[in-house]
Amino acid sequence: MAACIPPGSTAQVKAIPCNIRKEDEVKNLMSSVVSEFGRLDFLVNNGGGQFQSPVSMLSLKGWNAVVDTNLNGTFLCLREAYNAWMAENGGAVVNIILLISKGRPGIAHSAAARAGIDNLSKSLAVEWASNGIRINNVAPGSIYSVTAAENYKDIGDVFRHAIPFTPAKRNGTTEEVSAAVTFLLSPAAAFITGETIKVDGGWDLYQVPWEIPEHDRMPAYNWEKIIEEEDKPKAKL
Ligand SMILES: CCC/C=C/C(=O)SCCNC(=O)CCNC(=O)[C@H](O)C(C)(C)COP(=O)([O-])OP(=O)([O-])OC[C@H]1O[C@@H](n2cnc3c(N)ncnc32)[C@H](O)[C@@H]1OP(=O)([O-])[O-]
Ligand SMILES: NC(=O)C1=CN([C@@H]2O[C@H](COP(=O)(O)OP(=O)(O)OC[C@H]3O[C@@H](n4cnc5c(N)ncnc54)[C@H](OP(=O)(O)O)[C@@H]3O)[C@@H](O)[C@H]2O)C=CC1
Repeated sequence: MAACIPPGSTAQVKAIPCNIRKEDEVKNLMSSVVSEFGRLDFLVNNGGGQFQSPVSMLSLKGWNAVVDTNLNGTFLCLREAYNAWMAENGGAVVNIILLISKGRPGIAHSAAARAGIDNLSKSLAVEWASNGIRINNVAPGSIYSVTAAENYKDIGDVFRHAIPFTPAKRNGTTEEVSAAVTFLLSPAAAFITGETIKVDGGWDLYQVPWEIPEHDRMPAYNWEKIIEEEDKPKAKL
């Protein structure tokens, strides 16, 4: 990032290691920003992720790891940014979530955690309005990056797989997500709070990429058949 700063700019980049699952590290991150830079105007909760697994195969430990990272980590960052600076001085927050309007079979743990963030944002948009804090979400579709692809390399090319489900017929770019984040943080979004912007090339309006095997396990409601079954003589011991 430092290499992207144009010559002559006063912008600075400083990396402070922080595991957002660890309360003391999150407290340290927010207080260090305020002591180092004198303010904390914006928070982008971008850290997160998941592994693919059907729910039936998920261990509690795996479920907890994903909920802890995505939902609890976001909660800790929000609360500590509020306590360290934003309660007194206001600010703008963007949480990165997932497309969740149709559920997310295959990554249901992460979708449940992100739905929690979506709802948390709505609560805080009201709870923290009088502190001058706006809070919104960005829900990316399939966005290719080398680091994201690295996480999924063992299960095939999920980013190529997503293209037929995306009306734009391509993956999004990280810059296209950043553009939405920057807009929401900027004064141009001064009257927007508690909202989610999808950056998905139309994916959410289209199909769910989950194949349902042919089956006859959901028969139609049939009252007569139920009565017939109930009228049959019951076995006697
Ligand atoms: C179309 C594309 C859409 C893309 C969307 C994106 O988000 S792109 C973003 C791309 N970037 C990312 O998605 C970031 C990915 N990574 C992460 O964010 C974290 O690694 C994590 C939150 C998934 C897990 O947190 P952690 O690593 O600290 O976890 P831990 O070490 O504490 O393990 C706890 C338990 O979790 C389980 N388990 C863990 N991994 C797997 C697995 N691969 N497989 C199966 N299971 C797995 C396992 O049960 C394990 O217990 P065990 O069996 O070891 O006793
Ligand atoms: N790419 C996509 O298609 C989509 C991405 N998203 C979401 O966008 C966000 C960015 O993902 P993306 O850039 O694509 O993928 P990356 O895997 O490159 O980024 C994930 C980031 O989360 C950080 N992270 C994970 N766990 C923690 C933790 N406990 N504490 C601090 N940081 C953590 C990682 O840090 P480190 O590198 O140090 O491990 C990494 O920088 C994620 O929340 C992701 O789920 C949502 C929908 C689609």
